[in-house]
Amino acid sequence: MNQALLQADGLLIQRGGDEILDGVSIQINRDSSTLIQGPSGSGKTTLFNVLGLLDSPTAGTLVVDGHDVSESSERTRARIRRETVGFVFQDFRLIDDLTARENAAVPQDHRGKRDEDWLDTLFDALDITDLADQYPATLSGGEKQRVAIARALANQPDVILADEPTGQLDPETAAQVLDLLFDLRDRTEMALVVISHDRRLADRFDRVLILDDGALTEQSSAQLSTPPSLH
Ligand SMILES: Nc1ncnc2c1ncn2[C@@H]1O[C@H](COP(=O)(O)OP(=O)(O)OP(=O)(O)O)[C@@H](O)[C@H]1O
Repeated sequence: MNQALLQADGLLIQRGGDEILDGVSIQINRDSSTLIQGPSGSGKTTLFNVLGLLDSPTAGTLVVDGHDVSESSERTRARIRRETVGFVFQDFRLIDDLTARENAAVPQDHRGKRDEDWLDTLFDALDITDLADQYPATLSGGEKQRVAIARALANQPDVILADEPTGQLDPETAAQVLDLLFDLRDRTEMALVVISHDRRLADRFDRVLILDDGALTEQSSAQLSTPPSLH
């Protein structure tokens, strides 16, 4: 069985006359964990947006779960995105006037199907059951990110894409949030793709890819051993 969940080939992205991604190819398999690192401005968020079907490349192909979405309509892309991808952002992106529970349920509500049992399971796993009725303004950064992770997992996606998920958290809270992400990944067998320039995260992932100057390369195991662990 082909394990590839996301397969991108020759992604080219031009913005304002500049090539931001220059022929990037990447395969994300089921039940894998991938860290994408790179200097500021190297195109990490641009790649995140393309892999998450939030943006289209100028050229290149993207196959998601066997479907070539390169030429798909926005409507089709939105459906595949909703069914396949869960997003976690650095700035949480919770809706201020919804409670934690309502925020986490947003993807289910978009699909028209609430699964209260799964939400219970997620809130329990993320240890936020007691926060369910609170609004984002009353939550700490780590609590907000745990609610955002519940939201990302609400529709049981095949892949979680996280863009600097620990960027606004102190090191201890960042380590806890990472632990929770990996714990949930182990339970669900989803793929986990994290974009971060935090080198301390590197030793937790199956593989580390470096995006630099629009090109993606695999980091060698020798390089992997140098960054200090979060623990
Ligand atoms: N819509 C756009 N139009 C023109 N240039 C853009 C556009 N979007 C991004 N860029 C440029 O593309 C480059 C890559 O941006 P991107 O946000 O993907 O980098 P990044 O690696 O995520 O950076 P950081 O780590 O600082 O968040 C930057 O030079 C940015 O200014």
